[in-house]
Amino acid sequence: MSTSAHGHWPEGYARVVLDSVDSTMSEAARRADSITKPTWIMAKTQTAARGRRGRPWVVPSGNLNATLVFNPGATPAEAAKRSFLAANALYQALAIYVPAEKLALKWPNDVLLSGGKVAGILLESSGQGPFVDWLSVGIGVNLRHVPEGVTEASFAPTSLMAAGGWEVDPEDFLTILADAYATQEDKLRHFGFERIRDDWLANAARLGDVITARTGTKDVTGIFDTIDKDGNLVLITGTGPCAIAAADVFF
Ligand SMILES: O=C(O)CCCC[C@@H]1SC[C@@H]2NC(=O)N[C@@H]21
Repeated sequence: MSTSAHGHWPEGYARVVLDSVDSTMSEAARRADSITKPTWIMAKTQTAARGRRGRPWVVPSGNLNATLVFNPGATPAEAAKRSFLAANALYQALAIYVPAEKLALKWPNDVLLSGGKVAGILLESSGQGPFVDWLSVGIGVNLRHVPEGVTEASFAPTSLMAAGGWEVDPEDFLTILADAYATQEDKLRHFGFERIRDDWLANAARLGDVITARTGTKDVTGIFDTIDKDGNLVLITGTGPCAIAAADVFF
């Protein structure tokens, strides 16, 4: 166990810190079959980082790049719920450095700070059978720098520093995040997804407001009512409730 200014490294989790790698997601995939415990892989820089929907992820130095790889013993649908655990953990970790009122969780898996995107989460998994063989939870946090050249125009990126937070060492932040994430896994095990969902909803951006979800094929606009037991976004539209499994959300 190691300590940092805040938090301690969680028991049962391993940590690997690399200077540079193509992507911590790729490194996780390469190591997945040989790990003996859930492992956080952090890299100071990435040369080919990826975001959701095949977008590139821009990585200025001083930001956090990390992937947790483990076998969740879960179906793909259960494994996918880990994005909400990661978002809750990120919220708690960031709230140490900025007032919590400035933070909000945007479905499905972004963290907003003063309305800008401060962190993103990317899930990848592998497996042919009913259960995934491994799951990777990739997390990028703009600690020090706002990435340039980001084209996802609806939520301009921001950083902890730009929004008035403290300067944070990425390794210290990872310790806090890993500890918060381990607590989320404990909550899932003891209380089920219902409790994770409640925590996520308590900090959700624009709950009760009219929002638009852009799926691959259409835009759905409605009142953001809740997320359901599977993590789907539920919008109340003119024709009734509509559950959406995958989309980009616009306010
Ligand atoms: O599109 C998003 O919002 C998700 C971004 C996820 C970026 C992180 S950085 C660490 C890990 N390695 C990658 O290549 N991507 C994820």
